[in-house]
Amino acid sequence: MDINVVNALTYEDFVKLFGNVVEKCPLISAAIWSHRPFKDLADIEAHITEFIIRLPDSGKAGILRCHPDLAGRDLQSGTLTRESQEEQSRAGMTTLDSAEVLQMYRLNSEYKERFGFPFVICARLNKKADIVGQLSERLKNDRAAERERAIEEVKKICSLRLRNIVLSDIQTKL
Ligand SMILES: NC(=O)N[C@H]1NC(=O)NC1=O
Repeated sequence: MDINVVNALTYEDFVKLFGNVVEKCPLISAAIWSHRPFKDLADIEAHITEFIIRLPDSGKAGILRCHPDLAGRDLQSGTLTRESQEEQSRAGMTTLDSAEVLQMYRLNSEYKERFGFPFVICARLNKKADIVGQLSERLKNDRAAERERAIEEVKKICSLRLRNIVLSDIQTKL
């Protein structure tokens, strides 16, 4: 992907292309469009990260709340975003048996009850067993530490989604 092509995009096309690099948060790509021209993809990622870390705690929690549960209602009803569907599928979340779905439901519910936002982990970097293990483990964190931990996962998801966009033909996405 040629960065000059990206830098020439209108904000409408930029948001269309990068709008879901942070799940259901097109506001972030709409905001960082102002920083053009970008040097390269790493520069785009750095602006996204900067935007996120400058948010107040409520904004960070808001980003987390835009994420669907892993193996949750959206997956069951087929309403995940294309990116999330692919990530959850790769992590084995689409082929859980009914006992595993119930286990995920219980752990996700307990987590949301405790923290007020959903459990977020970069599904592409974790297998099913790691996800269940992390979910149980992170339930022990305090709220502030866990919010930051989850935001680190959002950054990883974002980084991989950005890379995916570079690898695919930019024109087919517009
Ligand atoms: N809840 C949660 O972690 N959701 C996600 N993780 C990921 O890699 N894609 C998602 O949608």
